[in-house]
Amino acid sequence: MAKQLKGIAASDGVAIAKAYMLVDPDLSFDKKTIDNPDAEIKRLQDALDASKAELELIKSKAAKSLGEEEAEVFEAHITILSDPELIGNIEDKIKNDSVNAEQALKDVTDGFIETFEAMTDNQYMQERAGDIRDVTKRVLSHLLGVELPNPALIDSEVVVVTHDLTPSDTAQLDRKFVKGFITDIGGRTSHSAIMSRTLEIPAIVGSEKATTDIKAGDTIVIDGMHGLALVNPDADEVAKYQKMQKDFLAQKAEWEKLRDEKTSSKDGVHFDLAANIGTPDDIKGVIDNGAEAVGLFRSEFLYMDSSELPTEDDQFEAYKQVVSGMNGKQVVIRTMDIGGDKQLPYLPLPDEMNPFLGYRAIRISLDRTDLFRTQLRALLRASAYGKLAIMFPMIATVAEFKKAKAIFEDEKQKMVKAGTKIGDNIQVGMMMEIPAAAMIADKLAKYVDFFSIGTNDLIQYSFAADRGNEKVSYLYQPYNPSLLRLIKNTIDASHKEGKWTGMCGEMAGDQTAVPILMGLGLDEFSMSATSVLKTRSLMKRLDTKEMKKLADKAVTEAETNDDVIKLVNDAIK
Ligand SMILES: C=C(OP(=O)(O)O)C(=O)O
Ligand SMILES: [Mg+2]
Repeated sequence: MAKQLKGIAASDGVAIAKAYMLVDPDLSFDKKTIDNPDAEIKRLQDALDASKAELELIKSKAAKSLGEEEAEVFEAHITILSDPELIGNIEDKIKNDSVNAEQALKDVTDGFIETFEAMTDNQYMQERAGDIRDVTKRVLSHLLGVELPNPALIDSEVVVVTHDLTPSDTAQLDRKFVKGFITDIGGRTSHSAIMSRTLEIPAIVGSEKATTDIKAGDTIVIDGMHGLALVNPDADEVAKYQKMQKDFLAQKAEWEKLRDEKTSSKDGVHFDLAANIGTPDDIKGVIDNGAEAVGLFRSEFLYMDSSELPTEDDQFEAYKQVVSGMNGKQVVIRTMDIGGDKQLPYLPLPDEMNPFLGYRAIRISLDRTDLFRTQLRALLRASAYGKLAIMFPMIATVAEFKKAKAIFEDEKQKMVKAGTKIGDNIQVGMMMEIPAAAMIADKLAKYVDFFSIGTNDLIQYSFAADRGNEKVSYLYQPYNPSLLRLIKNTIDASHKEGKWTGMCGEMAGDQTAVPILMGLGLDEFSMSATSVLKTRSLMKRLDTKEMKKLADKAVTEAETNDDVIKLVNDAIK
């Protein structure tokens, strides 16, 4: 039997392929005194040439598979490698100090990095510091004769094995070759897991020891449904998982038949089934999967994908593409939710002890109203092209919502006055993701047009358990009655005021949660596009009156998360 690794099931599907280790190698070295500087300079030149050749190759591959823009960063690296000042300084150091090329390279590049990083008000130079750091790593790897992982050069089917994947790493994976991935850290609602679902790559996160227990070239099975990986499976195991893969694809084909159907329960009650997106390009997946709306566009990805603050026009183009791409179906765009695990290289945030509890999301927008107003103007302009709704992330108090809404109204009035065309009825709502806000949902409901419950954060804040930390992932308890009560409170409060409530946290597509949420009267379910059709299929089988009874029991009788799982299993099987 093969060695098994257990982790958190992050994205459905089965993958069987060779392991690709996306792990930084050991680049440590000793400082040495040398007696032949010419030979040392020759070593340096060879390493520089090899690095350049490698970067040229990566650049052309990246341009083909990921696009010209993604490839630009490699061009910047090639330019650095040809910089006479930098190279001259390293050569001088070898000659004057009689040190090995590794040491000279490090001393000189450290100096540049330090100088550039000190220019805190010069975004361009700060980014160059990051580029020099990357280039130094590459040259060092050639000097030391060790291989750096180059994901852009992957040209056969692989399972990527890595400690963690940032959203931008994930975006660089070429779906043609990357069949699955497994990480050491992360939780089901960490952003790498969410991205893996959007990209439809079977994935396991938080396995704790993938990078230590797996070696390059091992054959890996990823069972994304159960969070299980097999290392070097035997023939029987491979056959078993090939069958599971076939069954999964057959099931998917069955669900696909529901693509053009409206979503309704067995007793004919309609629910809006929407999808979450991170970039305008994700709209294709939304339409292919038959979603009826976009329930969450995480606009911060627009900021994260850029090397500088996107201008009003850049943003307008992106929002317009999404709004018009949905052909009159509703699109809910959330204003920038930066902070926590989402950072912008060009907008350095203060170092904080608890970034998830710190300066983030609407807190930044209400402080940096210049950024907020730019975004609101871009949104208002895009509203003319379809049915746009806007929501604010991380609202904790009535005062915050009122302040944000007032700024929105101010920008709107200015546009109306200037004669700019905007949409007729732009709804303005808020994310419900902070327990304090969920407790006063009745007060907030008077001011909002809608709530969208962000369970990823609502759960982490309710249970005081970091959503990205696998060590506390047992506290990700979406069915716990405590959480269900906050959800019920929110839905009921909105309905009392004649407003609607959606959910855009991962729980909305969770097949155990869906029956309860239907019973609680949730109006809109927004999830990874790839979960839409299976959810439509499930809803079709369920009767809302029965689900209401189930939800009542879950909220009032159950004591634990497990109690509720049992209630659901008994009710729908
Ligand atoms: C949808 C949510 O927002 P994000 O995952 O981007 O924090 C949430 O918190 O549930
Ligand atoms: Mg959130």
